[in-house]
Amino acid sequence: MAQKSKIIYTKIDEAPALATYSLLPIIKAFTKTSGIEIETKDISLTGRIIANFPENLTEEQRIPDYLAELGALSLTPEANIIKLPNISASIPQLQSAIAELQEKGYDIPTYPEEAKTDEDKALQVRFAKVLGSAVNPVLREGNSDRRAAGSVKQYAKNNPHRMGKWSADSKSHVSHMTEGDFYGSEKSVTMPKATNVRIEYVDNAGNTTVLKEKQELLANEVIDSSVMNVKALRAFYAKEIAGAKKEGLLWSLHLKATMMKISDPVMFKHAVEVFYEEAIAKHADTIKELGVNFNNGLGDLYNKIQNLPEAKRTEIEADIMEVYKSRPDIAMVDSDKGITNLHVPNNVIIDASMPVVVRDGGKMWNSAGELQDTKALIPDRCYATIYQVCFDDCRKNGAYDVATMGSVSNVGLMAQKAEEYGSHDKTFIAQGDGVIRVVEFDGTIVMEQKVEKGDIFRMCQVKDAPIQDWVKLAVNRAKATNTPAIFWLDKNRAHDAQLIKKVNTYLADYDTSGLDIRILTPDDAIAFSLERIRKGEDTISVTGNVLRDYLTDLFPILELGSSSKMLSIVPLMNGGGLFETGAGGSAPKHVQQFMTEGHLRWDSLGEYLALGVSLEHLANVFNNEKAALFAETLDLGVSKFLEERKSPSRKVNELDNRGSNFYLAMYWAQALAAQDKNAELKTIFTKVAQDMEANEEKIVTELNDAQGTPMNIGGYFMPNEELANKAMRPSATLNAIIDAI
Ligand SMILES: NC(=O)C1=CN([C@@H]2O[C@H](COP(=O)(O)OP(=O)(O)OC[C@H]3O[C@@H](n4cnc5c(N)ncnc54)[C@H](OP(=O)(O)O)[C@@H]3O)[C@@H](O)[C@H]2O)C=CC1
Ligand SMILES: O=C(O)CCC(=O)C(=O)O
Ligand SMILES: [Mg+2]
Repeated sequence: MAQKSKIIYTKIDEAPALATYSLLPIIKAFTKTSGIEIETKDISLTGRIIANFPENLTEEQRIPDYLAELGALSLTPEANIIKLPNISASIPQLQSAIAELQEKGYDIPTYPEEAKTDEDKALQVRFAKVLGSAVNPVLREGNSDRRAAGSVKQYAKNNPHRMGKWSADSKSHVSHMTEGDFYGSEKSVTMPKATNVRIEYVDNAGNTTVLKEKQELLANEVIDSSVMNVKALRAFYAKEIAGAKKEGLLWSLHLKATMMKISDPVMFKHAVEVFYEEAIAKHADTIKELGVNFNNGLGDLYNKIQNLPEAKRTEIEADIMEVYKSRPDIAMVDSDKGITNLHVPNNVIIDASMPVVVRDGGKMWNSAGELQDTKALIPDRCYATIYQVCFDDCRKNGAYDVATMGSVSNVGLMAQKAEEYGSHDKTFIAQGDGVIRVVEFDGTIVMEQKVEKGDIFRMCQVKDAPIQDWVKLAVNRAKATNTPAIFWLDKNRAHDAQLIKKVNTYLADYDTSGLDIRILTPDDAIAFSLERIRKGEDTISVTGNVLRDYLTDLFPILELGSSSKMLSIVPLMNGGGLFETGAGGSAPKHVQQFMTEGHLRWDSLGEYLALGVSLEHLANVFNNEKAALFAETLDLGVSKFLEERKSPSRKVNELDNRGSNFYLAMYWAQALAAQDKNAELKTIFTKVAQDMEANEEKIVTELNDAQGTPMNIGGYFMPNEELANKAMRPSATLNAIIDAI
């Protein structure tokens, strides 16, 4: 029974981890009054690294494999997990985290970039478990329901965030390949019965190498394979570099190297190699000797030349700078520091980067620190074109009006590592020319793809039960909201053609009379949704896993200013609940600001909302009245928080995350004090509310006075608990009230 009133709150990284030091003590203090236990599980990047190397560590240093534990929990009806965003680490981030742990006395081996020995290979396999998006696919044992809560949408309408102007003659556009990409090569089949397959490479002489020995497949599972031809990819990059130069546009590249941890770093590498071709060719021998890996971006070259004799290093640096003269302007991540789009693969991540281009009037930052029209490269055609439709709409009709625009929510096919986001262990770089094929255990060839050396092959899967659950969720959302639900599926794409058949079959199981449910191509679906948005009308997007990710940043960033304010629910297929806090990430820029000037602009609204639905879930599933009361009063607290505009400011010495959390606590306490359903809670929280009200000014002063100076929290990836607690709980007055509950 104890298990049933437990909520797991994940310990993660960067800005949300900092915010947790301030918010979690409040949540724990409030809920403990009703026997709801909040337990923390460390699934941060460092926590996961540590969990994978127990034999190297002392008893005190060890951390259990909480991710595996939570993965198992998510398969049970008792699961109630609040999941904050975590780092999906690129190799440079993994290396930095390891270095920090080593400095702190953790005997974690260094990541072997090149696997020269069997030992290196084994280490790479162990690190692969923490690389890239290693958390989300494990916990997401359900499909995704992301939307803006009514009160949050209304708040955004009443307090519109800044939107850049779109000019009718903006030259910004999206560029994609026209052949040789995943889209063009995709093949897809639905397996009639359970079986298992292997993936093998056959060279032109007929020699076979097994790439993956065994992949179990369930009956009715959809599998597909596709190839990115790297010759065509490089030709595309070269053409678009010339095109951007000619048109005076900022060249930018938008990939998802974090989540798509095998394929996209390779696509990133080719971009770096083509963009900096002359400098790289000139120093090819040195680059080889140093073992530079452009999968990690141009930054890897900068890192590895640090130990060269100064003359050589400056020569290489000068040759890189020389490249810019013949190149178009390149989008910058930090123009002051000279960090470009191509420095590291985890800075520009398509889901969050493209919406910001739309929000900023079709522009990105150039090296002079100014906004400039951009040529946005999204090589593969599967999802690139929707952004072009959006650009065209803005060019024609101007920027969206936050005060009046409708909303696009999402029902996403995500469960059980659906589609591309589960393809990492089935993605391979072709070792030569030939074919890569998927072969059944009895030798039947299921699919075959022609490859050239270096091409990226990938196989994806989506199981039937998640598809059925996804269709059900779409129908339920359409019914609950009486809003059109659009399946974004392209009958000309092999995979989507299989899904369309299934969607039509499963839709027939429901009474959909009176509902507007359609299947449209992604381009038509976005055009339809944007037209409605401009009329203030809402639409449900029902999409696969990648579009789930892209659209749940795109629309919230346009509608609410940030996807962190989304309600992000994962109804787990076995009955539990996974409650994600917003749809955004861990905001590394916020940590930089906190470290330099002691102001944390992270908005914890996503956490408040996730806690609300988590409590509601606890209440509904286990008939827990106190949890229901907490959910109800938290909702009132959040509404007041929004009305009173207590979100964090972006500027130092104004209310930041800590002050916002205080106000949320006060409004929540007031709502608990005002209710009459539970006398005991009324008494407890009347006092809390009174103490907070009486000390409001003092608390806010104590919190704001803590700002304005650099912060030392003893680490980036693994802050020192004591220092971080002190930094995030600087009001002795507030702490005394919370700790006394
Ligand atoms: N669910 C998950 O676990 C996810 C994890 N990630 C991970 O997060 C990291 C960063 O990813 P990135 O693509 O930069 O996206 P982020 O969402 O972290 O950041 C983009 C920008 O969004 C704004 N933002 C995000 N969250 C908040 C918030 N709570 N309050 C206020 N503003 C917010 C910030 O804008 P501004 O700077 O203008 O204030 C921020 O710089 C990566 O390591 C990525 O792998 C990414 C997505 C989801
Ligand atoms: O897991 C990741 O790397 C990112 C996930 C993400 O962006 C999302 O779910 O919106
Ligand atoms: Mg995302």
